[in-house]
Amino acid sequence: MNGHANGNGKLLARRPSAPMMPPMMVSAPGKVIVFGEHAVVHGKKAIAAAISLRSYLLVTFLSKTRRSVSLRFPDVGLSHSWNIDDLPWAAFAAPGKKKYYYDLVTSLDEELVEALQPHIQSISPKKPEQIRKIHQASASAFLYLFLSLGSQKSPPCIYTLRSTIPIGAGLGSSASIAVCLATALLLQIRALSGPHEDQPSAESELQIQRINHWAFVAECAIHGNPSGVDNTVSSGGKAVLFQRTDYAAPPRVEPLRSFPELPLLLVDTRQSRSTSAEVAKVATLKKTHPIIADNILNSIHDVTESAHNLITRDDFELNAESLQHLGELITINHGLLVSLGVSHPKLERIRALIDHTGIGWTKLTGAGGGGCAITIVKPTEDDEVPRPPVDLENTLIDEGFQTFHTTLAGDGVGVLWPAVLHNGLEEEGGTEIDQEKFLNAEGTEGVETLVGVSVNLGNVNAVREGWRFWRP
Ligand SMILES: Nc1ncnc2c1ncn2[C@@H]1O[C@H](COP(=O)(O)OP(=O)(O)O)[C@@H](O)[C@H]1O
Ligand SMILES: C[C@@](O)(CCOP(=O)(O)O)CC(=O)O
Repeated sequence: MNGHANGNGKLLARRPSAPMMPPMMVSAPGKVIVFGEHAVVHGKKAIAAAISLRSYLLVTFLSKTRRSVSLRFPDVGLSHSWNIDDLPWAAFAAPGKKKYYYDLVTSLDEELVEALQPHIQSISPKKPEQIRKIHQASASAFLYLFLSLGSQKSPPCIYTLRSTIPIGAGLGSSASIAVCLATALLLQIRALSGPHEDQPSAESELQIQRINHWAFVAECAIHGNPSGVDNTVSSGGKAVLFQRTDYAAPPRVEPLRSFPELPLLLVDTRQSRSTSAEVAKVATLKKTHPIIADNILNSIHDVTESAHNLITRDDFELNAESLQHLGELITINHGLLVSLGVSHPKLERIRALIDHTGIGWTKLTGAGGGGCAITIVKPTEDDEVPRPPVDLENTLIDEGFQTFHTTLAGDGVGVLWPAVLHNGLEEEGGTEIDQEKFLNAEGTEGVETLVGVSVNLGNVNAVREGWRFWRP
């Protein structure tokens, strides 16, 4: 019965409860290093750019009577709930500890990390150590932000995350989830304006900076000592030039808004590698052949500078000539990385297969020793979005590699609020993306089809109706 009796036995209508907020979705991209990996460790310049592989975070709101906050991260098999009232709010609100959304937090507070431990250590107790570590890293990033930005009155919610970015392949998967979490939590406390289409550039820039700062905090919870490049690219999109002359300090980062959006073939060797082992190889080479190693690192720096000079020229436009220039730099950069000893037979196999078809220019990206290769694909006359030949793709897959068709230098963080999309097949007014639909989308393609930020209109990609971005 919808009501309750008063003392006279008469039914009183139940006051309607406040309507629940509709679900919201945010999305942030992964990244690749286009030029300058390894050289950047030795104080040289590098360029990193966003890719169109992305993470998608759905926030669904629960009735206020449910005092829980939950993470559903099926990509890594994490599902965990906390009782909001059990979390260490007092520690995060203590004098000198309380942070506001506008505070510039640049590192984790060890006492607060400690206060979170009982709520982190209880996660996935029966899972193998390696998996538990992954779960705890993701959960730490979330809880640190949730307690820093929220309050005990934070609404009960479920945060469901799916990503199309391979994890641990040097493509910035952790930064993209950090950016999604920071954006969702900042939006929930109304600490961001927009995004909307006619938002002034400076205002958009400010929102991105705010997101980026908090995403860096979340990255610290996952990684300990991140460079800050991945979260900067993931929040702002496009590309950045970065340089670390003092390794103890964060790098100098310059946004490259004119970086062209290029079709990119990304091939994952599926060969695991250790960034620190590859970095150590270069350090050894520098000891044994100092002059030669320095010349190689300086040449990589020159490659990055050449790309930077080209892209930032007032009259820069993407045409056959400028693409050829960038492509040649990709080829040269790869050769220099081979000379440094950080390639791998699998990366060389991929490069040989792709070079043989002549479809574009290929280099390893990130630390090397495995991980991924990127190919800038040459446009063909009749095809505006070039695709590699089917034969090549089949060979790569048959040899155990994984291929991704992506775009370089696209948008950064995006918002879909309310989480309603027009997919062409649904009820009038669009489809509300609920948790069930999101969780049931099959594989990364299913996620892209259901909620992806872009749609393919014949030969060009366009932003799907509903998604909005801050574009400085
Ligand atoms: N799809 C995802 N779902 C949940 N957590 C994720 C996801 N992607 C990344 N992470 C978190 O980020 C960590 C991966 O970071 P890292 O090894 O640096 O890889 P990457 O180079 O891809 O950022 C994982 O251990 C996990 O905690
Ligand atoms: C090799 C290096 O230049 C890039 C490593 O990239 P990744 O770990 O593959 O994302 C190391 C670094 O910049 O810290």
